[in-house]
Amino acid sequence: MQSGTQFTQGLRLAMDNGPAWMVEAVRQVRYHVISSDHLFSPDNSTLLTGCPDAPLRSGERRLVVIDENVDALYGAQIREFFACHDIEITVLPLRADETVKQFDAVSRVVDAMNDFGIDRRREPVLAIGGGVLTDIVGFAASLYRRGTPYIRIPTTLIGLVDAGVGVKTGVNYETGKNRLGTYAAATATFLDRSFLRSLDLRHISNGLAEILKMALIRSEELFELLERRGPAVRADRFQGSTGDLAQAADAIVAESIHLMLEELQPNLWESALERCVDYGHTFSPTIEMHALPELLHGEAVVIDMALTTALGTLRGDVDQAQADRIFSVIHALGLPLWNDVLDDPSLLEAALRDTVRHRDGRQRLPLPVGIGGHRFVNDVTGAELRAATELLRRCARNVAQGAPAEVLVGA
Ligand SMILES: NC(=O)c1ccc[n+]([C@@H]2O[C@H](COP(=O)([O-])OP(=O)(O)OC[C@H]3O[C@@H](n4cnc5c(N)ncnc54)[C@H](O)[C@@H]3O)[C@@H](O)[C@H]2O)c1
Ligand SMILES: O=C(CO)[C@@H](O)[C@H](O)[C@H](O)[C@H](O)COP(=O)(O)O
Ligand SMILES: [Zn+2]
Repeated sequence: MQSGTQFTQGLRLAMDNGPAWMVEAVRQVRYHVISSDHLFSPDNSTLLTGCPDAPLRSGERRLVVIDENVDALYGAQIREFFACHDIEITVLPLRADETVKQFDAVSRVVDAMNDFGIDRRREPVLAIGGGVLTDIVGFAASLYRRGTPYIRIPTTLIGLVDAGVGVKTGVNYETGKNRLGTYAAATATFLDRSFLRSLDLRHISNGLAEILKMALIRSEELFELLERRGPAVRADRFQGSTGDLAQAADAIVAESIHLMLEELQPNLWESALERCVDYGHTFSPTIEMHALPELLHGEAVVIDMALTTALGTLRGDVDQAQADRIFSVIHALGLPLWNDVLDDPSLLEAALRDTVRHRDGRQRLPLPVGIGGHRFVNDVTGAELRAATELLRRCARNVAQGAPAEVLVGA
């Protein structure tokens, strides 16, 4: 036999220089995303029986980690719900905003799991809050005993349409956005839009940014729906106050989640790094962390999308009328087109370098093609970024003055 030659007998490899084995396995994963409004009404049984993989029976107990602001608003109702169903809960209220999305917060959840003496399989931790809270709890649960089940109940729009439906967990580390994290599916996510009634409009817009992301890269229909009904649905906080608003809110949320899950399911562990759902997330991680706490996550994402729309326009992939529509929808949804961090071209170039490290040596930059399409490029230069920034600067100024963006390339 030649040196290094191998043959397999199941696990065992026969090598000329000693025994060796190769292990190969595929991990099956299944999780549920279930909508039900007013989850904590005493007569709503969705949390108890709605998920076949996570039944909750009277006499059982649960650890509940809840965003402290959500606790202040809904804690009494939540405690009453569990008491009414004879479920004993231990509650950890946690401050959860981007500035404290750090490993310390994960430690606090781990401490609570340990003190609770959580059962490895049968006592999923309940995470109730926005994307920050669910990312922290998901991370802690994925670490404890190398994986303890958890359930998400998102209370923000970003949580409902994005952070609550994928498998990524994580916290920021130093200047790195979500630099520490794991892939860990929650057994179930329960979507209750009624939580959005207490969310301020800035955070509704913040969630609309991620919905707009899905529209720009995947669906012209969703974009048109946002264009026609987005501002009214935003003002109504997705509460469906009239039949028409309810229909629009239902369609926007359901379509956005559906498109997201269509993208995630075949590539759940991100073995392929060309991900169109990374649109808006090339420059934004650096922009968001640099501007922290000035910009919310979705605001940083939308500035990235505005910049890359300008880039797409310069490349001829997005025509000027399409760019005009995109910029005016961003504005109409209460989102920014510009932030002064863009004044520093070296920041964008640093962001691109970091993205290249994150995407295994290539830019793999999703760029819009028209409205609803995309392609990946690897050849964006610093000069091109500067030209796109100048184009965006002019358009953003026009839009801020109430005028059309007037995306005149070469003007
Ligand atoms: N895991 C993922 O796939 C994924 C996807 C998208 C975003 N994210 C992460 O999500 C985070 C952003 O999430 P977010 O926008 O939900 O922010 P957030 O969790 O900070 O919540 C926003 C604010 O709203 C408050 N709040 C929450 N629910 C409320 C309610 N119903 N009424 C009133 N106030 C309420 C919170 O206390 C907080 O102050 C970012 O860190 C981002 O990285 C993760
Ligand atoms: O922001 C997030 C996840 O934090 C999502 O909106 C988004 O779809 C993607 O997961 C992002 O592209 C982020 O990916 P990554 O930089 O955390 O690897
Ligand atoms: Zn995002």
